[in-house]
Amino acid sequence: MAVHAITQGARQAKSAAPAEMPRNAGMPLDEAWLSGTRVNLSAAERRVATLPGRRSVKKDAQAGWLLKAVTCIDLTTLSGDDTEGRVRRLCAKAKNPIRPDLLDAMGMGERRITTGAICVYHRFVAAAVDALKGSGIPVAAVSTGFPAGLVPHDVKLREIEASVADGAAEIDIVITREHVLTGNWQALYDEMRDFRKACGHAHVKAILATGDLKTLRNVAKASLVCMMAGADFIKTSTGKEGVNATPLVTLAMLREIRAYHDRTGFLVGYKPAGGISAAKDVLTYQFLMKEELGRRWLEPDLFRVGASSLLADIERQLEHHVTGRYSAFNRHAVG
Ligand SMILES: O=C[C@H](O)COP(=O)(O)O
Repeated sequence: MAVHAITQGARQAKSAAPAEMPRNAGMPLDEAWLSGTRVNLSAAERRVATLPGRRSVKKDAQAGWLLKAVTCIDLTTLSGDDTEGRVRRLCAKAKNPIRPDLLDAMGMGERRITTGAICVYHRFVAAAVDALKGSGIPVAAVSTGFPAGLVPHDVKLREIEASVADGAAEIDIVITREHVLTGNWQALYDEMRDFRKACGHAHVKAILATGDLKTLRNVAKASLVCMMAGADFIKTSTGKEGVNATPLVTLAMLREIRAYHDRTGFLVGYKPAGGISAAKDVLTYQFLMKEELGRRWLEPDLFRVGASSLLADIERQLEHHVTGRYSAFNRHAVG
């Protein structure tokens, strides 16, 4: 097995990554920029439709991309029946996401591969922080009345503060969809500004719930407003909308990240989430990141995938790569 290709794949963007990246400081709401924001739907659809035919990676290179993807997963559990025990098991998986024998066979046994983060409700933040002590894996908390975001504004701010106090290093907020649907960009900007301030040193991911926003133009504008208000990441979905992450919505959001970077110099991260459970799907998102934004955006500080079951399929694909056989999903249940 060409270990070199795998390690190269897994590290591919590392060399380009600067040691320290300034956080997006935001900027005043720019209404003129917003009103000029458009999405050419048919061009976007064509661009996304041609991707699978044009882009594919095989064998060692694919294994490298998939290992890289593992380091970008926000390993998530967001169910009403979550328990501390389930969260602790998930944390154990985050620390050792791929079976050691598979990593050894790929020449990656010496590398410390972990997921990008764990993502849980506030109630489990303290337990997750405790379970991940010493691992360097951050805990992300969904917040602000996730998933609908319809609790009072001051309650949202208190929720953020409580999760940060419990040790969350990342906060995934949900925006008020009504602000987008009524074109009240000032209200969206103000709420996002408050969220960012309440997060303090914790990084904030703005969940747009794109499946609720009706048009790609709304998605593009909401992306821009959240970045202007200081979002560190923009994220597609809670996983609870009828339609969650898609390549089309991704393209619209990545184009706004690019425009924002061109104009301000700030690098904002991207997190597709919801319904991403197949290894081939995460490759599509990685290809889009690389083609639209460049290799720097393949690193976990700028790319995360919110997923509760993706890891199981990646581990299965890697097992097939190593052994030539597929195992049953129930052998990878936690992922
Ligand atoms: O933010 C992450 C999502 O809630 C995960 O969604 P999923 O369970 O469909 O993978």
